[in-house]
Amino acid sequence: MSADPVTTVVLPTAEDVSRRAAAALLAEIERVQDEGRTAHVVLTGGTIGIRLLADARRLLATDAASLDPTRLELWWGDERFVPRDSEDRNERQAREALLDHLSIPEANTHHMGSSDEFGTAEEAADAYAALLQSRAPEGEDLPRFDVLLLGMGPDGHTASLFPGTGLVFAEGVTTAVHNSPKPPADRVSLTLTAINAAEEVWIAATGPEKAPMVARALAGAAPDEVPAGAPRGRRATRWYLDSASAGAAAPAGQSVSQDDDDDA
Ligand SMILES: O=C1O[C@H](COP(=O)(O)O)[C@@H](O)[C@H](O)[C@H]1O
Repeated sequence: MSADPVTTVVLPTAEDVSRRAAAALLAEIERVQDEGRTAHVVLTGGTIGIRLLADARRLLATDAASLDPTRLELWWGDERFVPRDSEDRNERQAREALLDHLSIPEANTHHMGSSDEFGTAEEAADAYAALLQSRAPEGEDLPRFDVLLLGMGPDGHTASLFPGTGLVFAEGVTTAVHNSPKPPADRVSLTLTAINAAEEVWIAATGPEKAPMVARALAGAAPDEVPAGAPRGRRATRWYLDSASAGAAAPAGQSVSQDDDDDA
């Protein structure tokens, strides 16, 4: 079955993007839980990825949103292979922004391995693949990810799949990453195969420095040149952009929203 077309949501500012994506994420978790299922969400690091978690925390403190933390499982799309308590850890940043403020059972929070837990990024990547499989339906490699969040670097990388490295073609569901052009050098990432198994993939990118790669991603650049252009969710792929990162993008034929309606 082919995925729906890519949807592009363009909002005035990065603050709007963060708030809109946070509200949409909480709404999707609630929808899944209302169906009687446990929601599986894949988190991302990066500026907007962490900011939207802080906005989700603020929304949950109001009556505007609610969720059942016991029926939520959290995963990561990529992680820095450094000590677990390092400020560089996507996990640590996510915990500080949101997770430490929810009563999510520790067994439902699936962090990628750190350098004090594993000798090499390869071992951490293999262990994460095994963990994913242990939570997957019988005979499958991955849980059903309801929403998988991604960011994009100014160089066009997403998760820790960097351009010009061939990592976007990595096999399996996880990969070790070395010599990352953006520090820290050693990382663990989901592969494109794992990313594209998600029901919905949402990519948030804001700021003028991202505009050139957003334009190339949306124009269908080669995956190894602009990895962020490659992900496709099974049901939906949605870009959240501010006007600065959208630049002249939002090409004809794509669904573009510039108003403030919640199209989640
Ligand atoms: O290193 C990383 O960078 C990307 C993008 O980060 P940003 O700060 O430019 O938004 C992020 O998506 C990824 O998770 C992270 O490990």
